Amino acid sequence: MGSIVCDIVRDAPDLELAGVVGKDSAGLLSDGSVEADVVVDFSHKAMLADVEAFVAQTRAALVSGTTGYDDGDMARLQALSHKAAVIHSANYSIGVAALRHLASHAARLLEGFDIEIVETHHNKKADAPSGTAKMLLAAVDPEARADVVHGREGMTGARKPTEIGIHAVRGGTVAGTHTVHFFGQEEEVSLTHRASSRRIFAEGAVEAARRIAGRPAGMYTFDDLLFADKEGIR
Ligand SMILES: NC(=O)C1=CN([C@@H]2O[C@H](COP(=O)(O)OP(=O)(O)OC[C@H]3O[C@@H](n4cnc5c(N)ncnc54)[C@H](OP(=O)(O)O)[C@@H]3O)[C@@H](O)[C@H]2O)C=CC1
Ligand SMILES: O=C(O)C1=N[C@H](C(=O)O)C[C@H](O)C1
Repeated sequence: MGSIVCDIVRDAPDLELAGVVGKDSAGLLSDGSVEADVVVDFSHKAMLADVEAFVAQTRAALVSGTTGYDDGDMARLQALSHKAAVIHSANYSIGVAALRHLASHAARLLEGFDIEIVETHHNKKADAPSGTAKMLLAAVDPEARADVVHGREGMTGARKPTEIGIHAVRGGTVAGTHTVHFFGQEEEVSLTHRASSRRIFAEGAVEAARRIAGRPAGMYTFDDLLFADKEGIR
């Protein structure tokens, strides 16, 4: 993802690539050799401390796309947002931004339907389930009432109506497919987003960088930046 973001920034006349940091060059973040208005982070939770320190020190805005964060990591981003403008989204495609709203709406309309979320990704993906699957879970179960089930090995007895299943499939070069199934009595509604390339995520993150640059400290959402002109969405 980092390389694709760099390619997009290099080709954009309105943007300048201030520096590139990987696992072996994280020190660049603390030695003052990078000056930036915005940091775009697609890395690993192991990099969070370095990113956090850089943003806290420089007050650069942060566009974070890294997944696999736990509640403690998210709380650290929240705290960081008191010092700088921060956005974290598990998915920077406009299609998934829309899917989140559609799934939330469907869950409210299809009360009593069994919900299962299936995500499919390439064989190099390091975390499971995907951050997007977790985001879709929050959209269909905002009060976190469901019993979340990851796979059903060893299960005895029928599926409980209170369950939501989340299933991760890995293979090949799949850029990212997410389906939210709603199963009713003799009918099914399923909502699918299929990414044909990873570039869509990078394009979305760069657009988020453009829109968050120069904003006051605070926690922003992709909806805030993307759908600000769409009434009733946020
Ligand atoms: N929000 C979104 O829209 C999207 C989010 N993602 C998320 O972005 C993150 C990166 O994905 P992707 O680019 O495919 O991953 P890669 O494995 O290709 O790249 C990971 C990057 O993180 C760096 N890194 C730093 N510390 C570690 C560590 N301890 N272990 C592994 N890597 C480390 C690597 O550095 P080095 O180069 O030095 O090895 C590398 O630059 C993932 O969390 C993924 O889920 C992915 C796509 C879209
Ligand atoms: O690792 C990936 O590739 C992706 N990760 C994100 C996630 O975990 O949801 C977004 C996208 O699906 C691609």
